[in-house]
Amino acid sequence: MIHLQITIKIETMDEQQKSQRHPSVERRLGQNGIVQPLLTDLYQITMAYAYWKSDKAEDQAVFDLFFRRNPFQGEFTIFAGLEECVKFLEKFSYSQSDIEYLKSTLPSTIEDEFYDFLSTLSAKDITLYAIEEGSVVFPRVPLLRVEGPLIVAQLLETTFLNLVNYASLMATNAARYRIAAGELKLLEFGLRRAQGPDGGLSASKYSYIGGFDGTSNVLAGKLFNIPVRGTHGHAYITSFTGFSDLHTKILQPKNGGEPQDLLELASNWRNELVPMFKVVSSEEINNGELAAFVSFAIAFPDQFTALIDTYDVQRSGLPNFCAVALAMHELGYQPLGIRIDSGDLAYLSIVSRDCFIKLGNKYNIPWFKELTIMASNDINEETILSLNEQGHKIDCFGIGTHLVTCQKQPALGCVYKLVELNGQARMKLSQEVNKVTIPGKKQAYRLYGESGHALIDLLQKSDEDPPQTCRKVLCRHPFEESKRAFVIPSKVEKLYKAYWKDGKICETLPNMQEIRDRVKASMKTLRSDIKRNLNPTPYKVAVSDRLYSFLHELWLENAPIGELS
Ligand SMILES: Nc1ncnc2c1ncn2[C@@H]1O[C@H](COP(=O)(O)OP(=O)(O)OP(=O)(O)O)[C@@H](O)[C@H]1O
Ligand SMILES: O=P(O)(O)OC[C@H]1O[C@H](OP(=O)(O)OP(=O)(O)O)[C@H](O)[C@@H]1O
Ligand SMILES: O=C(O)c1cccnc1
Ligand SMILES: [Mg+2]
Repeated sequence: MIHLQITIKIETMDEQQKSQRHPSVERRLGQNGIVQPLLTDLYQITMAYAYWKSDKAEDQAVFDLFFRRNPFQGEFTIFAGLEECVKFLEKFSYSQSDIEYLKSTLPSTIEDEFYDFLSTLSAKDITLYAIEEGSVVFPRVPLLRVEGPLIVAQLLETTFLNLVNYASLMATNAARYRIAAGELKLLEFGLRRAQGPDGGLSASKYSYIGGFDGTSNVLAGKLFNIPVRGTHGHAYITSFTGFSDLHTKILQPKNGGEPQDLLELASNWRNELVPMFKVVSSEEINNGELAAFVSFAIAFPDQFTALIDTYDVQRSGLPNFCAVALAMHELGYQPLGIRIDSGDLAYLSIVSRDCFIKLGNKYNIPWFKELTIMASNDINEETILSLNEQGHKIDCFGIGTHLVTCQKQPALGCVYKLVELNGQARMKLSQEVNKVTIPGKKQAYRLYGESGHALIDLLQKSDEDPPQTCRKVLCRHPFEESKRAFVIPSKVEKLYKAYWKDGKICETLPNMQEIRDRVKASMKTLRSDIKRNLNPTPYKVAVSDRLYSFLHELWLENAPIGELS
């Protein structure tokens, strides 16, 4: 049922994308159809009623959306999902059928006037401040600050958290794989293992933002304009058992001329190559696999990539691929490379590269030496780091399960807390110091050092003067009195911009490519010890002296004094 709904909504969205008439077409690109006001927890709506009943409809609230700990035992996070939050505000309203559903579901004691109130509700009185999407962010610094009527701001909580948590987790995961892989190509292959259809689409979108180069997910390619890439599966290879399964063997040379029997050419090459491989005779090599390669090469003469691990990489896949690749070369074509999906990926990539170099030299075919070697098979961040340590010749990783399910940490813990109501700061206390919220409306600044690296994020009360370049600023740990430092910033970046105000988007929303570039640029501002995989250095987040005093005074005011007896 849900799947059907998603399909219909996405198609509707696609029609909007194509339309040239609507001025907001560009902004709507990629809008997820299931994001709507009822995509929330019931308690938001019951709270809304209770707020309304107790005359709090006009109260002015400030909520902060933030997380307390970086994911994946890391010390950084990439903020993503903002565009979806802004688009959600743009279309926030309860439809007649939403209201009817709520009437049939909520207790019958709820007054009808509340439903009238809900049906007129919109986000026009909300102001949304946010850090730029794609920025590197840190614990306790709010990613979003939501200001406006308490009821509406409250009703946004679950949806905003849903939109930010997975998007940011996924983008962060992808950025970590990017660090591990350096300049090598990264393809996302996770749709089959993703958390349902919407999880799959989000995974493709945010892994691209985080630094992947492409996806196998065709719908994501269409909706988000992500490059789609792919090879073939083992089923294609095993669907051929021998030469007799091959009905088309003929391929016309690239530059014209008589069509040639590709199977015959490849078989001749295979006979010639046998002494170079770990095989006794060409009879030992799998003929079904050769037939499959020949047929795939005929189907895609300019994009031929072969999956070579179905039977045995060294005794079958590699010799068969080289035979077809050399036959293709004879006809003027240039295959792309191979994919290895099992076994020791470091070793097999080295064996394959050695073989390509040998053949490239022997037959004087320079591109042969640079054929792409793609590796897949349950790869995660640690596998890549380990492969790097061992040495390998892989050019491209195809990564599915571990990437899209964020197996190392399946959720980011963003929370949404009320920090001010009607101009008065609010504070949620906790036994755990780490969970105490920093009260009041705040501004956030990033202070940079001379080298261009980010030094510290500083939270201030919103009415404080901003820190200035080349002026000493006292930065305090929010909870540990003795931890303080003077910082003389070379550059000060104000982190919040207003994205939504007076019922309108008031900041140009960057496209996916721009967000992706932002991730890259933002990651560059982080010192490498903060980004390393093992025991990274924590990045500092501080409060101003005034905010420190304010926070601790309010804490003392609110914390009950216990009595020992
Ligand atoms: N050189 C390597 N260093 C570290 N990890 C590796 C290396 N080569 C492969 N791996 C990883 O080791 C795991 C091997 O998986 P597994 O034990 O299922 O073997 P397999 O090669 O898939 O076997 P099968 O042929 O039965 O499919 C994969 O997660 C893969 O990414
Ligand atoms: O391993 P992942 O990181 O999830 O990457 C994608 C995997 O999906 C495909 O095969 P699938 O796992 O469906 O079958 P196989 O392992 O039996 O080939 C592909 O061959 C990869 O192995
Ligand atoms: O194109 C591929 O090689 C691919 C796509 C999805 C999953 N595994 C592999
Ligand atoms: Mg697999």
